[in-house]
Amino acid sequence: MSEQANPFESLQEQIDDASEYMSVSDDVIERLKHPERVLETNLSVEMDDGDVEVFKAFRSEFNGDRGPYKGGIRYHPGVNRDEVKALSGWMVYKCAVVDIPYGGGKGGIVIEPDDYSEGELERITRSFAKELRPFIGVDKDIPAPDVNTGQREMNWIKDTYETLENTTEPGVITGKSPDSGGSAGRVEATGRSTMLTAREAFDYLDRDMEGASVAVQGYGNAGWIAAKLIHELGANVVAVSDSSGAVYNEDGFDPVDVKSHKNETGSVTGYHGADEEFSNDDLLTLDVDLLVPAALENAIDGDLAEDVRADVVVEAANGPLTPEADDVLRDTDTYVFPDILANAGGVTVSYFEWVQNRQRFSWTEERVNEELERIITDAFDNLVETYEETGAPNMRTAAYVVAIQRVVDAYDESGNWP
Ligand SMILES: NC(=O)C1=CN([C@@H]2O[C@H](COP(=O)(O)OP(=O)(O)OC[C@H]3O[C@@H](n4cnc5c(N)ncnc54)[C@H](OP(=O)(O)O)[C@@H]3O)[C@@H](O)[C@H]2O)C=CC1
Ligand SMILES: O=C(O)CCC(=O)C(=O)O
Repeated sequence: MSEQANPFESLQEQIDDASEYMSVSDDVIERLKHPERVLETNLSVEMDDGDVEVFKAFRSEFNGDRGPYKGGIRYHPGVNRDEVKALSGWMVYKCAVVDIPYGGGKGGIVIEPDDYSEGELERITRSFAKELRPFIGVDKDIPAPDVNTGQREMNWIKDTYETLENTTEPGVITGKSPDSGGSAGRVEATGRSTMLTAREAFDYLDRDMEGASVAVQGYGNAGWIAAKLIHELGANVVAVSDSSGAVYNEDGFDPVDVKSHKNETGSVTGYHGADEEFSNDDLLTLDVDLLVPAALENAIDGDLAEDVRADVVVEAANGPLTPEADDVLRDTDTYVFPDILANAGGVTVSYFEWVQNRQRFSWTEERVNEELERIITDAFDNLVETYEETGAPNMRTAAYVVAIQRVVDAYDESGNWP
């Protein structure tokens, strides 16, 4: 196993790769490779037993040329400064590739949330919201869910912000529950754009989705919904996994039934419909038509990529492939459809939520899904056109060419260059 890639260096390499297919000067590219600012804070929070525990937390605001900083908040023991910087940078280029009026941000707390009670998590979240208050705002920086956070945490942050500011401003955060101003379709949105990207990719490559074999790594918000919606297209979801391991059935699973099992037991392992159980690395190297990594960064490095046998990879997670893995897969003719398009449904429906909050008017789920489909399919068409016109080596580089150009144009038009 090679040393873990640093996700921030991966982001910078992805930007450099794209710059070779653009006429943008080196100093401009350099500016686009670094966050504008990073908040690092220590949260001192009283635990249920009366002791005080200290948690490190971050918020990176990477680039605001196209609009307010936007991006999720992650709770995970692996959160660190460089990871948050990378995730915030990926948000900039994601929002640009789907052409929604945001920059990029990301935050996180270094914590294993399973080790804490709901009351402790609420106090930790509200403490983070207090630290974030001077930075966030409906036109400044708008957080959202990411790994191990969801509607509950977003509702707490909204409430803390509104209390401190003595206002009602639900658009300060997205991914809330519907009763707190959340949008229909936000919970499903990341999995939905993953499905739409897979559908368009199969169409572009002249492959049949009906009966295609699919493996999905990670069975949280992004992974399980992607599995469900891809199954609804007629594909065969033969393997799924979570942090406990992977389950496999050659004839395919009903993703909803696997989810019920996970809700009951905490894991996909032990599922009654599985023929075999194996490791996550075994899942990632299955001979399938479509592989959907939907867990964390660096799932496939250069070494593991040598064993990947999927024909098409659609990234629901952020940064699941290292740049070395990209190089290997390009040489083996595996098509990789990148995170900054495939998982952009989450932030796109967050944008719809923010628009609805500002209008004080709710859209139907049907309208949300129609608008999302239009944005993702337009972005997909634009991506493959750029891939073909520029001769970029893969879809990721083509996506960065589209996105970087949009950020550069916004900055140029604001008259900021000397
Ligand atoms: N939520 C959103 O709206 C968006 C999420 N994303 C990205 O999608 C990815 C997943 O996020 P999300 O679904 O929200 O997070 P969740 O917390 O809902 O789910 C994460 C899933 O990944 C699994 N997992 C964690 N570590 C591993 C591992 N080493 N091997 C296999 N599975 C693992 C978890 O397992 P277990 O269940 O056992 O804990 C869980 O099933 C992240 O990269 C995130 O940044 C991107 C865009 C938007
Ligand atoms: O919904 C959002 O604003 C951001 C979601 C997110 O964190 C991501 O796309 O990685």
